[in-house]
Amino acid sequence: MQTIIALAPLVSHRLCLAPPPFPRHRLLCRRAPSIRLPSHRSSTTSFRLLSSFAASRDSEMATEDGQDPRIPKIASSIRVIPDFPKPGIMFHDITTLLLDTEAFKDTIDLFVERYKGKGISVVAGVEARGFIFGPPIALAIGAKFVPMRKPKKLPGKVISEEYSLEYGTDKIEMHVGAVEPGERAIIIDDLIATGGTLSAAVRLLERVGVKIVECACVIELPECKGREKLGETPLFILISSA
Ligand SMILES: O=P(O)(O)OC[C@H]1O[C@H](OP(=O)(O)OP(=O)(O)O)[C@H](O)[C@@H]1O
Ligand SMILES: Nc1ncnc2[nH]cnc12
Repeated sequence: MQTIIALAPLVSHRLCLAPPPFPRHRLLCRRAPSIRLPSHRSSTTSFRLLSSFAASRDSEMATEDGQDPRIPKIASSIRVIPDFPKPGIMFHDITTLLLDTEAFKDTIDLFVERYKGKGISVVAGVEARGFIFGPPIALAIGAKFVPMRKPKKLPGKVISEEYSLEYGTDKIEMHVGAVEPGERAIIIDDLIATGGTLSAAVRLLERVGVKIVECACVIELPECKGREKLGETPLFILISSA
């Protein structure tokens, strides 16, 4: 069961978005996230963010009250930009987290603490933002990093997996031989929305006999119901943005 711990909102107002005036090519979750942004980071408005730790199915908590003190700081370092890349989309921008050395380190540490010593030999990162969080986690837990790329980027022989977008399809690819059957993997990305990307990554690795221990993201947009698309594969997130 997912555990969500609401932080005291700094502001109460929420944005209500009108339905999109045009079809979307890519389902980016349209919602009113709520995080109050430090004024130097926000060009627009205030939001509220719900934070949770260990929102995986086993609801493991970092501290007795379930709230790791690092989480609120990480949450407040993430910027939410309305209407990017299209009107109505609340874009969760992790580049501001990367500028905050403490928040970035804490983010990596939280994942490392969870996965170190768990017999994981593969950290698979999904292009592009999984390439930011995956490698430092892989190095710290002594696993290899396997990039899961957008089509036609990898030079060697690839195995690919297609996934549906609201309109059309997309694909991710991995080099043949990057992993061996029987290896244990985690899959890292910055954010899960509809779950299309992560579920394709799961299928790709499972096709070559890899055991997916868990998918891990910094942010979940629960209203997009990506968790449902992952089925039985566990999902661990640091922040649930609602
Ligand atoms: O759960 P989903 O609905 O599949 O959405 C989540 C994916 O969307 C974003 O990447 P995007 O596809 O925008 O690519 P980018 O990181 O290359 O910009 C994000 O980094 C995830 O990979
Ligand atoms: N709202 C969002 N913000 C950032 N990345 C996304 N990927 C899908 N939806 C997203």
